[in-house]
Amino acid sequence: MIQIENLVKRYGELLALDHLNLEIEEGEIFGLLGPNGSGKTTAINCMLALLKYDKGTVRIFGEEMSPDNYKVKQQIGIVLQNVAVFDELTVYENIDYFCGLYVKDKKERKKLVDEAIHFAGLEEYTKMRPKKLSGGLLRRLNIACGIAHKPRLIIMDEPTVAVDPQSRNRILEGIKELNRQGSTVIYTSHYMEEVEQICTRIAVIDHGRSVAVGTKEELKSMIKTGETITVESVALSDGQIAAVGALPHVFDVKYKEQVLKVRCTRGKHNLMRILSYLQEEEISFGRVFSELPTLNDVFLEITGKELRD
Ligand SMILES: Nc1ncnc2c1ncn2[C@@H]1O[C@H](COP(=O)(O)OP(=O)(O)OP(=O)(O)O)[C@@H](O)[C@H]1O
Repeated sequence: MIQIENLVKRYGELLALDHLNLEIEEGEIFGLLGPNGSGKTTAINCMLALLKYDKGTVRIFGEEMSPDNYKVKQQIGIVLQNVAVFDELTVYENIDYFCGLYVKDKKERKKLVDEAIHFAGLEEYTKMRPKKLSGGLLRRLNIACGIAHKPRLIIMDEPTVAVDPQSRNRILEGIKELNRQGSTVIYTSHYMEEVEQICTRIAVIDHGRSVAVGTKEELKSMIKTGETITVESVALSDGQIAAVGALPHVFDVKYKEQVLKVRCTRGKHNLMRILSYLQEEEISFGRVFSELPTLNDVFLEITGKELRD
């Protein structure tokens, strides 16, 4: 449905997209996961021909994308980071206006606007003007305006930034529902939990490149980390830290402020082995837990840095 090949975008000296390649199928909720500044917004803007790029091609619905390809643009719903609504219109009028750009039939439009209001949970606010809405409600209005016409493709750029947890959940569940109703979704985020929760496939983005693509299971199976074991409130000497590092399956040990973090490859009894060592050495410790790999581990292993700042 969407093919992006060798996309290059420079802002002066800065290489924001570095031969980005992506292929997105109809029916997916496709996540672009990367830290702030990795190029997600630039990729979206280039994809939509809102921004000129230096090299590469973008094809959407089999057609080359260009600023005046209205046939393709009509089938896309866009929710960008900056809220773009009219202050002088009410919530209802805003959604009706944006929906009206695509749907001329009044009866059909009313149905779609009502559905979008319900989708965004804005029933109680339809007569209000945007200035009176809280940040979370304003973002929900922004989303309702972008999706009311039930587009074939929905592109959302970090729609949950600075949104309260209740609004965030509502937005995420809503996206899954839109996808069930037939829309393909491209979703950018630097929150790995969100991407894990809703995306069918994920591209991990770093420095304007796609460094890994797959389902969350596929991405996690690409890496060495099988589990990360954390031991809290533990006092260790350098020699003891080195001894933990030498245990079977252990490939990375971090020790900071009395917290020990041990990354192990897949294998049985990793936790038991570490605890036995601590007991043998008569070292006391607090809480202990083991975590399965996260998308942060994927990012860390591929790029050498954390997904979060
Ligand atoms: N208009 C611009 N002029 C110059 N540099 C820019 C411009 N827009 C973005 N950049 C730079 O390009 C890089 C990619 O930015 P981009 O906004 O695409 O990343 P992002 O992953 O969407 O991050 P964020 O989540 O912070 O928006 C960053 O280093 C950013 O500072």
